[in-house]
Amino acid sequence: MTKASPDVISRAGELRDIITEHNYQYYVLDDPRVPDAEYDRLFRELQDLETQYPDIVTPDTPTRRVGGSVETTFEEVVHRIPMLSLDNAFSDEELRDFDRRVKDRLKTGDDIEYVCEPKLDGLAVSLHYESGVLTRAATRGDGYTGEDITANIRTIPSVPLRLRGDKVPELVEVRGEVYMPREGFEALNRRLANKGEKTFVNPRNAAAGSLRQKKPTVTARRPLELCAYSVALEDESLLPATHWEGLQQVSAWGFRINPEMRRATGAEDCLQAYNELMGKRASLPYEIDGIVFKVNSLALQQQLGFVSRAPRWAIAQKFPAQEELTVIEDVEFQVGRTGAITPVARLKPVFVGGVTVSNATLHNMDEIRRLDARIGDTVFVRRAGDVIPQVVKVVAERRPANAREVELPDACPVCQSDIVQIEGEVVARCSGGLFCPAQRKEAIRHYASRKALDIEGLGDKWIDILVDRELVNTVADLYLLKKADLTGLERMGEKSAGNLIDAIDRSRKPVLWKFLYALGIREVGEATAKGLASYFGTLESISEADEDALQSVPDVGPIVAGHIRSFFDQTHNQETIQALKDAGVQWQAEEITASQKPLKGETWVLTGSLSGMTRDDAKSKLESLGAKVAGSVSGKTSCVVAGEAAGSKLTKAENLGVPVMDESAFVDFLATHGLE
Ligand SMILES: NC(=O)c1ccc[n+]([C@@H]2O[C@H](COP(=O)([O-])OP(=O)(O)OC[C@H]3O[C@@H](n4cnc5c(N)ncnc54)[C@H](O)[C@@H]3O)[C@@H](O)[C@H]2O)c1
Ligand SMILES: [Zn+2]
Repeated sequence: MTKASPDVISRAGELRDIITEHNYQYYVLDDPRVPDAEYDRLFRELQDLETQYPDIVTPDTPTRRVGGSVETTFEEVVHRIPMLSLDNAFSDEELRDFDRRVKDRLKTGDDIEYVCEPKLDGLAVSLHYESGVLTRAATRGDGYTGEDITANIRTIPSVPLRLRGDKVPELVEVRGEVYMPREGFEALNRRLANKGEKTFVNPRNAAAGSLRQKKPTVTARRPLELCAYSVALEDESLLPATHWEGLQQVSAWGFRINPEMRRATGAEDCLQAYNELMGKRASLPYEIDGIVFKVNSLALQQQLGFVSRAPRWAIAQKFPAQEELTVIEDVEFQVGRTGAITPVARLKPVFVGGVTVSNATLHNMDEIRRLDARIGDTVFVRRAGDVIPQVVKVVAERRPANAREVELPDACPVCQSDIVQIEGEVVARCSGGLFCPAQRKEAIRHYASRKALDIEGLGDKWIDILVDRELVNTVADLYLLKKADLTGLERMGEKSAGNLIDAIDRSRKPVLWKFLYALGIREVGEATAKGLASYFGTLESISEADEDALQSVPDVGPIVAGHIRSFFDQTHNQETIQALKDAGVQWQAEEITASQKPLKGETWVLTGSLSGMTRDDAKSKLESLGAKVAGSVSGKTSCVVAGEAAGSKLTKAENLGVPVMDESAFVDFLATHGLE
């Protein structure tokens, strides 16, 4: 046996200290300082040293103990049968080695039957039933002594408080994993983040933190579930012959068992089960970090026995880690199609969740402050399933002296317009909505939409083609398109090109509110646009109004006023509006100022169908003249416009002596007010 050098002895001592500290952070505080993958590497390094130099093993080495410990918050519970950990295999070869060791020990050449179970990423609990009634629940703790968490366990709906069936043995112990499904975990973290509280790094820590609460009422509000994975009976003669049958028994008593469990014979079959489960990993509603293989025969399990930390009859083969450590090398800002500015961390490339990751979203500035993430920081990156990679935690102890704070830039990285963050809003935005290339397609789509300028035929497909070919950069360019520009594009025929040009042409004379709405100013919907148009009368006065003046309009509060102001403050947006004017776009209510509204104070009613315009058109024209448009006729009605097939409203108007206009009279009336 080679003797350990002083270097080896000191490295082993250092590893023991580091691992012991990580155990404390992880098991007691539920707040790990390093991702599992890093922990596993340290653990493996120590294990390898101890295998190579058995004389350096100390009685308290963490490789020979179950990691957890017991907190004074809870009563202690001594486990009748120790709750051990599991050995790990990190490769196919290590799994084959395990299978070989099992066969050697059992002195058999026959293939062994295993039960393959997903390794749910939560925490182990032991549940005791006396005469079928749940009497005590405990955590694993250090494997020999756990914590009494009975009150908390009772709040989990999938834990049976009473076992089903009438032939339940007197004393039953069921073990299983308490875990938090993905969806519940994400919702919990969103809730905590909204309150500015610390979030959980992953579902495992969320489950552990939720279960080990002083107040069961807190646990009750956390979305926890239990899956059972083993059973022990005081009277062992009542046990079935195999672990698999034990699971069926547990299921019959009313426990949830994992539907992905299956049996496999021999190492190669196990490896196939590993690959199959791996393929399903991302689509499962909960997280698993590997697969557990257990010798199925309980007699063989007994023969194999235990070592200090884990049974010899089981092993966990790990899946690729979903969390790793890396460094934020820089933070850049991206502009979304609605102008939202998203900070993105440029990372030192790291292999995580099965791929190399070099970018991770930081969502927004609030999130950066909540994480206290700086450029140069070492961080946990998490990539679970198909979800985009995220920075979930900063390792504060590893912050270098020259770490830099992240600052929101003043100007949009794409179009240089001002970036604004309205007070009370989380998201910062580029204010060059009409101009910004990042927002181009969205701006055109909105402008042409049915409720805005209603340009028939200008759908997403066309917008993509026109923008990608740089035929249209801003909405103003639409009006410069010629039929010849379009024919020949993507099988566009003469006729449809002509139709599109005509539709664009027809949109040249919108009413003011529709035009205002079409500009796509944030939070300015139809109703707000109508309110602004009728209050101010002209686009000039709206674009010049200060935030106070804007807030005189019903439904316009400080946030909306802020968005309107920052929109019109952008020269780029003003230039685009000017370009629209130059291209011949004329918004109709421009000449009608508030004092000139001829129908102010009047209530009109529309009935029957008009042949030359839609009901909505007629309504907005009347509104632009100051009238209110009502749905029913009364003595106070000023005038009824009766189209084809007008019914009871017309009769009622006639009975009440309310003035009535037919369509042609109405069209003439509008024309006298400059409305076509
Ligand atoms: N990041 C850190 O600082 C840190 C610290 C300590 C431990 N850890 C992580 O914990 C692991 C070691 O932890 P461990 O000893 O708690 O256990 P383990 O996770 O390696 O394996 C044992 C546990 O697996 C769970 N399990 C899930 N499904 C199971 C099934 N079907 N059958 C049996 N058990 C099942 C049980 O909770 C059981 O206690 C390390 O690999 C590491 O990844 C991380
Ligand atoms: Zn921009």
